[in-house]
Amino acid sequence: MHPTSPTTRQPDRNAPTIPVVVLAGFLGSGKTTLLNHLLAHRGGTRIAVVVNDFGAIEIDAMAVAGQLGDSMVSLGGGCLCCAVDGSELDAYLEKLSAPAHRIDVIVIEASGLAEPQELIRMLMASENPLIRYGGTVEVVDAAEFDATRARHPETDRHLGVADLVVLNKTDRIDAAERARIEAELAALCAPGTPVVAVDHGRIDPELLFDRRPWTQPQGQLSFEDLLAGEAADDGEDHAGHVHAGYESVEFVSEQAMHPRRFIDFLDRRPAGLYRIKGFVDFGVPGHEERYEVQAVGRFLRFATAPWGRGEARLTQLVLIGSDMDGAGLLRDLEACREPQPRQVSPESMWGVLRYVARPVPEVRDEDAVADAPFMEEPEY
Ligand SMILES: Nc1nc2c(ncn2[C@@H]2O[C@H](COP(=O)(O)OP(=O)(O)OP(=O)(O)O)[C@@H](O)[C@H]2O)c(=O)[nH]1
Repeated sequence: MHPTSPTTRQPDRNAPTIPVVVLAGFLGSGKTTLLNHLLAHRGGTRIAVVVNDFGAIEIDAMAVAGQLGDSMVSLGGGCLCCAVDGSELDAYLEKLSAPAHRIDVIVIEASGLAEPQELIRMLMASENPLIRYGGTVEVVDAAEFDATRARHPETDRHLGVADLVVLNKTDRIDAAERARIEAELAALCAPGTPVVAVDHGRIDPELLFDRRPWTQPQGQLSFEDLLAGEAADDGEDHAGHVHAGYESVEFVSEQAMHPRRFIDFLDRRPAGLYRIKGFVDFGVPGHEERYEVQAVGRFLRFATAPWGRGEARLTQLVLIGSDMDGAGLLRDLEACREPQPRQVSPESMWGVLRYVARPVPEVRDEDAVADAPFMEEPEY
């Protein structure tokens, strides 16, 4: 099972793919609350949501219903990962990813009882060329942390596959308890997994996807537009808690980046660096394309595309995090620059190609690429 077997997919290499983010977490941890927060602060981003209702209770569906218009697909009648097989999920994703919907990101809220690994496998096995797996976010109830782990030991395994952990309900614990839980999470999660502590799911949407600016729609406003407008007017987008505590730095270089040094930089990125996005120019013979980089927590993915006509071949990155040494990160990135990329051996690209979402025709040994893992440890 591999998502990018060269024989099964020949997507349009210029078409952007839609990231599919898995939102996991135990029952009542705050997934729906976080989802509603994302929807209310999405700016002009078009989010599709697959809500995975458990049992007969349509609480999640009702909680988000009005905000999604007809782009919501509610998978009633059971656990997504257990009761819905891969082909059924694919059918939903195909519907949501149809270009006519102009969806920017798809979020799947996994049932609190679901195994996120199963869902991740399904997404990575999907042959839909319009989507790509965009990482897994695990929501943790800070107040119920010990009790949940005691009753449901599988929680530890879920933490192990998360790319980003949201420690929610921090309003219900004190600072000492928070420090203790953060230390335990550091031991349970894969090394380098960022933990974002919040209450009521108020994370910065930019941690999960690129937010489009809100633009005034033409003509009659839909219910969805009105809600988005209200969210934009409430001031939270620009001040207050949404961005509080986060900082971002930008890196621009006219010089190409050395692939090995750049991958070393990414491998060593600190846990406080939650999100990296942008374009990279390696300029290595056979690999002159534009490499889009997306990192959400420890999830990392590159996608290649030709440079636009007249587009400057620059490396442009935005790094978002908290408690990070922005100046130090910029210095480290500067050290990745390579003045003579034409002299760099194409083999230096292997570390990058491990994370390329689509087959790269220039690579001679395609099998080696197809067998390479597309996520950092652990593999699924
Ligand atoms: N005090 C407090 N309550 C919260 C917070 N986040 C969510 N809640 C409440 O916790 C309850 C559960 O939140 P949900 O968002 O429905 O949780 P969920 O993970 O979607 O739950 P399931 O769908 O059952 O898996 C709701 O009553 C929320 O209002 C928080 O940060 N602090």
